[in-house]
Amino acid sequence: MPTDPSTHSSPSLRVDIDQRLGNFHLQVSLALPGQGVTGIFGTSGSGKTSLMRVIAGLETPDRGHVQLGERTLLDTRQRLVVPAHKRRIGVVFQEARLFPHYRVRGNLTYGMPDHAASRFDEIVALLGIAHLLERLPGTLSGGESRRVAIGRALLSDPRLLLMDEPLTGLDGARKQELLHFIARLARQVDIPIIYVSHDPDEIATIADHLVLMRSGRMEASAPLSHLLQRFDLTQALAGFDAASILEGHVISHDAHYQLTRVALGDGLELLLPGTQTTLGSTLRLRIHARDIAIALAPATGTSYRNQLPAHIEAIEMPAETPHTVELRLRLGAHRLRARLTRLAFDQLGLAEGQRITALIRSVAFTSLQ
Ligand SMILES: Nc1ncnc2c1ncn2[C@@H]1O[C@H](COP(=O)(O)OP(=O)(O)OP(=O)(O)O)[C@@H](O)[C@H]1O
Repeated sequence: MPTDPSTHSSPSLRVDIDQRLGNFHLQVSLALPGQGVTGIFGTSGSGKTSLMRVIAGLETPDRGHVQLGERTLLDTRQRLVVPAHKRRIGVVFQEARLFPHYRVRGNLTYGMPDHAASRFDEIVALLGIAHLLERLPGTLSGGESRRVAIGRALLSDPRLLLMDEPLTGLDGARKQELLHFIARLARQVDIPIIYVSHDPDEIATIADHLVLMRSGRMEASAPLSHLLQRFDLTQALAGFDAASILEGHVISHDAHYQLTRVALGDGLELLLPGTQTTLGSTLRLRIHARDIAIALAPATGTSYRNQLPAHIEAIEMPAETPHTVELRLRLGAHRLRARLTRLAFDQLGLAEGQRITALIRSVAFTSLQ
């Protein structure tokens, strides 16, 4: 489970800025974790890129303060503006923006400080671009160019990596490959990543923490799994389709039935479609509210392979869908959303605080990482 920013030992990013861009007013105050991936999500025009540009130092706001760890990057009151190239922030935008006349090797080493040279081979291997080193950017595919751009950003020895829609324009398979790569990278390199996207699937796969932007303001900022449980954000996060994110450890694989068993902690276990994940590793799972059923007691003679003891933490009757009821269930340290018909809710006589059994079909889980 992602932790709160204030509990991190590594540096966190603090931003408090005010900027007018024509009729648009960007006014954001937030503190982000110093590790893992923070997703920035919001509709088109909500200010995601403008915020990235201020953090990167490509734009100076009318008023504000930006601090990365102990280092102040911007303080308009003190007239302090650290230029972009001195911020130690790696930037990967939609277009790879490689230097066309430098080979891949030259692009990677451009701006690389001497002390980062020892990481060259490691990062090239991590990105799988060793065979591309002598090629010119014009000969690379979109995915290859993007990997080189990520490599260049990493080799600049950044303290923070900003990625603004880095997968735009890539086809489905390449997109998935690079997305999983970035998720692994975040764990391996221990550099916080801020990842801008308007794609809920990308955010669900990669983000630990989520910042929700709306009309130039921050609407919410919290661990992704927490925000997805908030009934008041159902509309803003509609693209996530009332899903919950769970993380657990793989404890066994059943080769015969092709199923994987995952421990959630507190003695809770799940059975889901088989994955290739190594035993002991963390698996991130998504489950939709509509795929969870409720029983008053453990049920026999059903095809549900997952029956978990839970209690009802909160109940919401959405005005826009009067035939449904949304429940937030508590299972040990985890929370799950469940959606029932109003009829089933009334007939079972459900109430807040009630102990129930959550029934979840194994096939309903999606493994995200
Ligand atoms: N230099 C500028 N002058 C005037 N308006 C601007 C300027 N830069 C950005 N804007 C406006 O600010 C708003 C936010 O733009 P921004 O690019 O930050 O949004 P976004 O959330 O990244 O959108 P998208 O998802 O479409 O990329 C938009 O309405 C945009 O037109």
